[in-house]
Amino acid sequence: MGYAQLVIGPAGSGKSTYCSSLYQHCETTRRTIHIVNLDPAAENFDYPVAMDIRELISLDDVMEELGLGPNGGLLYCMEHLEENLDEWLNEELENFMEDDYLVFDCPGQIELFSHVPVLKNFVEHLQRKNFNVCAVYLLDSQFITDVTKFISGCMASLSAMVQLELPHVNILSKMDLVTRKRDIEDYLNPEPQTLLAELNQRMGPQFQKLNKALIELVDQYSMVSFVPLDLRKESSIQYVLSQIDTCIQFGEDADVKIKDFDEDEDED
Ligand SMILES: Nc1nc2c(ncn2[C@@H]2O[C@H](COP(=O)(O)OP(=O)(O)OP(=O)(O)O)[C@@H](O)[C@H]2O)c(=O)[nH]1
Ligand SMILES: [Mg+2]
Repeated sequence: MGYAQLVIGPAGSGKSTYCSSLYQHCETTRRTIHIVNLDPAAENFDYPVAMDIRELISLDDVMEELGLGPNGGLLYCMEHLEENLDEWLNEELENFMEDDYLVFDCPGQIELFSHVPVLKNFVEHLQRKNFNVCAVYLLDSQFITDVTKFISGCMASLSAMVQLELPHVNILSKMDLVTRKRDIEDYLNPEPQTLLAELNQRMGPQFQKLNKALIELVDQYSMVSFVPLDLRKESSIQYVLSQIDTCIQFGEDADVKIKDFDEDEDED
């Protein structure tokens, strides 16, 4: 059984930085993880790249040869990846051990997890290869300073959630930039009723029904829960990682072994 994080979220939300901090954290704690670059447009990396989509296809070539712009070019690259799952991905995965832990640094184009089935098929492929996969959705804390932005962030995350059908951890990134912690705390674990009241206050009276439906939706999908991430603090990275590990049942086998051992001892 392998383990995988699919790191997704809007452009610039901090995915690659998160991957590199996670890598450093795991080095310090003597844990092995492998970071995979799935962004054909990425150029510089702060982490050792264990596997790289750019070895399969280059965005520059695609844009030049097919006359596509950067976003169309990216979608083309990802569709090319989809077509080469059996060949390229299988071959690359052979470089890893059965219980390795992979972290996929994805591109930020929101189309990838709302419009096209590329990532869904990618995930299903990993699952067929016996990987436990978790979606890690990063949202920039700078963008949820009021209730309307918060709801729109939730909707984007929700669209990824229903598309990918994976265990899902929402992360509020760049907490070091938050100067007024109280503004954010209101949104880490907010009361649906409080959100609704705020939303009604912000929007005209004709939206009250819609607001109610939106908040109910967000509440029913248990979306209203974000884990704050402050990359300056090892404890914060550790906490986020432990939440994700729980989702993909990483380390549970080890726990079971310890338990079995204890029980044996009791019997003796
Ligand atoms: N202060 C601060 N800046 C951050 C943090 N994480 C990322 N950034 C900055 O935000 C910008 C975008 O970060 P990236 O990690 O490249 O974001 P990304 O989600 O990988 O972006 P794309 O791959 O283009 O979608 C960079 O300038 C980072 O230095 C953080 O935790 N704190
Ligand atoms: Mg990136």
